[in-house]
Amino acid sequence: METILELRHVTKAFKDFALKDISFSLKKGFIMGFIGPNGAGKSTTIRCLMDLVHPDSGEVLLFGQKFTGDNKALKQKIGFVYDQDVFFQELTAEKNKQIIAPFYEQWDDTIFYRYINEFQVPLNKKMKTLSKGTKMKFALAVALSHHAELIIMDEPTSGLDPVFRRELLDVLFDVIQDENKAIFFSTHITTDLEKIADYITFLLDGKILFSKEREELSELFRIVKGPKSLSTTIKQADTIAYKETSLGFEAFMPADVTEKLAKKTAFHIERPNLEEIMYYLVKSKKRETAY
Ligand SMILES: Nc1ncnc2c1ncn2[C@@H]1O[C@H](COP(=O)(O)OP(=O)(O)OP(=O)(O)O)[C@@H](O)[C@H]1O
Repeated sequence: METILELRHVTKAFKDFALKDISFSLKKGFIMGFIGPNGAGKSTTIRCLMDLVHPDSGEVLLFGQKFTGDNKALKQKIGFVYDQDVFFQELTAEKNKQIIAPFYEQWDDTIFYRYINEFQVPLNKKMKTLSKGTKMKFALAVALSHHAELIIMDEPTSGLDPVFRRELLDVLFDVIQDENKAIFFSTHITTDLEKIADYITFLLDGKILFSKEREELSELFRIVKGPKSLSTTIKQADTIAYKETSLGFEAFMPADVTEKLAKKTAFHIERPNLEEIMYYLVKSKKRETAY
């Protein structure tokens, strides 16, 4: 399968923050979720992807091409949902659409109005009067209405109620049935990713800790629980994060280390979900370690 999006050793330094050696890629036909705590650098990475922020070094390739001075043709193929208001607030949603549509050679009104009806966006109202969630729905309808091959979204599900979030995931799932497309989006809602993401990329302090298949991730880590009497054994092992609770301890560990320990002692072992993986890696003393 063809690579549709790739970052190679991208760095970008601001006064108090830097993206450090960011490399990952996404192939056609797949959905990648981009996660990390507040301030990890997700929006900055997405801005590098869209040529809104220029990396200090490294390369961004979309559809195998680097950005040039004129990126119009490249951007035709991308449906982009921003994390902030980009529409004309004093104009109605319909008027906004009339202004945006001509920029896209493959704009498709039939698809647009289908999504607008499905998402129940009132087109006759001024943008500034729409709720945050409704604005997001409008932005999604726009991004999905010009036959984009790559959909890039910065926290598209923030501000959406759980019912619509689920509907959106269904829409994304339908979109990805076309194997020529790919979807990349950042989110804090890890359960959404557990439903639809093929790959998860995790950013912490401007560094990639992992970019892996979701299935593969569930094989990497374990949570080990036990009474205080067993804590010495665990502390001596290669834990990623460790905490004591009122009942005993909880340790977050590489799965292979856990397997060896379990042969000697009967610990309670669990597979962490994505939220737990994120929590323990952020809490870890080894925050720099990539997996
Ligand atoms: N233009 C800029 N100049 C200086 N610093 C910036 C600039 N843009 C972003 N930053 C800083 O980069 C850091 C990462 O911000 P970014 O918005 O990329 O994080 P994020 O992972 O998207 O966070 P969140 O989940 O809260 O949206 C922050 O500390 C932010 O203040």
